[in-house]
Amino acid sequence: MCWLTNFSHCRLVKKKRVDQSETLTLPFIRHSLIRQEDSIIFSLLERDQYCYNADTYDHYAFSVDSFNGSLVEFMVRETEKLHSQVGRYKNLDELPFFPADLPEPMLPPLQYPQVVSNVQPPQSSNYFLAPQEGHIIFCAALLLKGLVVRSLPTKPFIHSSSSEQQSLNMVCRRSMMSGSIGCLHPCADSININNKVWSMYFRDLLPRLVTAGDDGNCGSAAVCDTLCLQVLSKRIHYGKFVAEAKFRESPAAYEDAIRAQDRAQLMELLTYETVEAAIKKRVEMKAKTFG
Ligand SMILES: O=C(O)C(=O)C[C@]1(C(=O)O)C=C[C@@H](O)C=C1
Repeated sequence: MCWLTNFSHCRLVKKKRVDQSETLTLPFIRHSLIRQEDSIIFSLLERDQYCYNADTYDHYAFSVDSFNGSLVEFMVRETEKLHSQVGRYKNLDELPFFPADLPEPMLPPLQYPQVVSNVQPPQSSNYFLAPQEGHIIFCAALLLKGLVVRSLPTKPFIHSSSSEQQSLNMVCRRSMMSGSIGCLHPCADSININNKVWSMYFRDLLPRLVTAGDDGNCGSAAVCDTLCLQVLSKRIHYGKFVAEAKFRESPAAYEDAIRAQDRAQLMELLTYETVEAAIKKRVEMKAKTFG
C-alpha cells in the first residue's frame, strides 16, 4: 500500500481526484443515515464489552512526549493526526475533535459535489441556513438504551453582503463539482459541535451504556470510545446536509422563517415527527437484535 511507504513516490499524490459517489443527494443522505445508524449501534455494543474503566478518563494519568492528559484524549488526538494525513478532515462530512495542529493531507484534494435536490434554488436568493450567528444545525435523534441524543438548532441567519457571497462562491468553487446546484454555506461548512458531542458522550451516554467498574481494558476502552465518538460526530453533523437539501427542495417555505429569525418555525419545518418515531423504533429493534 503506497501510503505506508513514501508519499512523494505515490501515484495517488499526483492524480486529480473527484468524488463521483453522488453521496450528497437527499436519497443518498438518507441511505447514509441508515448505514451510520448501524455503525453507531455496533460501536456502542463493542464499547459495552468492557467496563467503564475510569483510568481511561483520568486527566492526569497519561503522559507521553509533550502530551499530558487522559488516555482517551491521547487516542483520539493521535488517530486524528494519522487520519488527517490521508485527508479525512477535508471530507465535508468528517470533523475532528481536536482541529488545532492537524497535519495537512499528503494526498491531493478530493473535489466534492454539492448538496443536490431536484429543485433549483431561487436565482435572487441570498439566504442560507448558517450556524451560531448563522446556519441551522438540526441533528440526529438516536435512541439506544432509552437515550435520546439531540442537538438543538442555533440561530437562523440571512446573509446578503457581496463579500460573503464572494466567499461563498469561493467555497463552492473550491469544494464543489461543476454542474451541480447549491452547496453548503461556508458557515455551515465550518460548524463543528464536537465539543458538545464529546461531553454528551462521556457525561451522559457512556456511564449509562457500560457496566461500572474496572476490568483492566483501558486501552481497548479508549479505542472503542474513539470509534464511537467518530460515528456519533458524523451522524450528528449530517444534519447540515439534510437541512440544506430540504431547504433547497422548497426554499420558499423556509424564507419567511429565516427572515423572521424564527427558530421554532424552522425547527417545525425541518422536523418530521413520524420519520423520527420510525427511526427510534428501527434503532431500538436493531440494538436489541445485535445486542
Ligand atoms: O430523512 C429525512 O427526511 C430527515 O429529515 C432526516 C432526519 C434525521 O436526521 O434522521 C432529520 C429530521 C427529521 O425530523 C427526521 C429525520
